[in-house]
Amino acid sequence: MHVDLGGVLGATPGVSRDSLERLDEQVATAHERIAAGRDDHERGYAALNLPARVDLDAIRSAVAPFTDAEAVLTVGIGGSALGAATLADALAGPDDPDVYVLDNVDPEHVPRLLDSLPLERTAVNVVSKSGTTAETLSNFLVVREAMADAGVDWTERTVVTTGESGNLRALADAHDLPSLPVPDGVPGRFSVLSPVGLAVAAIQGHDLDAIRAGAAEAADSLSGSLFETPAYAYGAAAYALANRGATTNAMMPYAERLETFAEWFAQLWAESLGKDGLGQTPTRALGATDQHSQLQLYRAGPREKLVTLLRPTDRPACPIPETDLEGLSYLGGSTLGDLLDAEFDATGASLAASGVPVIRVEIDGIDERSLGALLYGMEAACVLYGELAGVSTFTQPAVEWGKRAARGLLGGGEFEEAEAVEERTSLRIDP
Ligand SMILES: O=P(O)(O)OC[C@H]1O[C@H](O)[C@H](O)[C@@H](O)[C@@H]1O
Repeated sequence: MHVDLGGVLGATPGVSRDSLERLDEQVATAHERIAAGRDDHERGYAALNLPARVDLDAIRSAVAPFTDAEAVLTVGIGGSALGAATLADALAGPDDPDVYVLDNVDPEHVPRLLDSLPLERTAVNVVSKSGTTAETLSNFLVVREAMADAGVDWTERTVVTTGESGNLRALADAHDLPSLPVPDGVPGRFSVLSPVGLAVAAIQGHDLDAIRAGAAEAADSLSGSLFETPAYAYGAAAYALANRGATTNAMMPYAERLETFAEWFAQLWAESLGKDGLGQTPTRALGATDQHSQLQLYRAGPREKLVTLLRPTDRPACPIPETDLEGLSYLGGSTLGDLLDAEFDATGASLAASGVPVIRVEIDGIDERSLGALLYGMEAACVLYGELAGVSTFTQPAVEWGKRAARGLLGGGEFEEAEAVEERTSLRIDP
C-alpha cells in the first residue's frame, strides 16, 4: 500500500509538512503502545498479529467438503460479513462459485434469494463471533429450514465460524459441523484476516498464503514514523484532518472490485473511531461513476471532507476501439484502464484546485497479496488514529445499546433500552 499525502498539504482544512513532523512524535508514542499491545496479545491489538497466527491449513480443511460448491452463502452481519464479501468481490474469478451474503433480515429479500439458489450445491458459511446476533441466527434458522424443505441435509452443507461459546458453537458441536474459531481478542471488524474473512476465499480457491504474505509485509513495515509507514501516514493524516474540520472521509476506489472494500472500511472507521463526540464519518463512493454524482458536493460543498482516492496501479488491458467519429478519436488507441487512471488523476487535481484535502492510496493490483496488505494497512491506520484520538478503538457500546433494545422488544429479556423505544417522541404527519 502506497500513500501520497501531497494533496493534504495546501488544502483547507489541510495539514502542513511542519504539522506532520510534530505529529510524528505522537505517532512514535502511539506505535510503542501498539507494539506493546501486539506483544501482549491484548484485546484489539491482537488483530495486528493475525497474519502470523492464523492456521491456514485448518481453514482449508474445514472448507474441503465445499470446494465443488456452485454457490457460497455467507450468513453474518457487520464484521462477520463485510471482510468475506470484500475478499470475494475483489478476487472473484470466472470459474469461482457465486458468492452471496445474507447480512440483513429483509423478509422480501431472504426468501427470494433462497429460492434462487441451488441449495443442494450451496455451501452455507455461518459466521458470528458472539454466536448470539439476532439477525444472523434468525437468518440461519430460515436457511436451515429452506434446505430441509428442499430435501437437503443442511448439516452436510454448513461450515460455522464462531467464538468459543454461544449458541452457534453449541449448534456446531451438537451437529458435528466443521467449524473454525474467531481468534481471541479480535473484534469482528478487525477479523478479515482470520477464518471470518478467509473461509470464503478458501472455498473459492484463492491463495490464502499470498493474502497472509501481503498482510505480513504491511505488518513488517510498521515503524515509529509516519514518514516510513504508509498505514500510519494514512491514519495520522486522517486524524489531523478530522481535528481541523474534515469530519467526513469519502472512500473512493477507482475499481469496481473494490466497491465492497469501501463498505468494509466504513464499518472499521465508524465503529472504531466514533466515540466521545469524536470520529470521522466514512462515506462510500466509486470512481469514475460517482464523479458524475457525488463530486460536485465534494468539490463545492461544505468544507468538512477528506477524499481518499484508491486505485490499483496494475489493471488488465481493455483497448478502446478506434473510431472515425472525429469528436471521439482521442479515445481510440487507449484503454479503459488509461481512461480510469486519467479520471483518477483529474479528480485528484480538481479537488486539489479547490483546496479539498485528498489522500491517494495505491495498491499494486487487485490480487491476494495486495488485498492482504491493504486490509492490514487500513486496520493499522485505524488503530493508530484511535491511539492519537485517545478513544476506545475496540469497543462499540452504542451498537450494543441498539442490540439490547431490539432484543427487549422481541421479548428476549428485560432491557431498559427497550423502554426508551416505547417512550419515543412522535410528531407524525398523516395524509
Ligand atoms: O460476529 P457477531 O458477534 O455476530 O457480531 C456482528 C456484528 O455485531 C455488531 O453489530 C457489532 O457492532 C459488529 O462489530 C459486529 O461485527
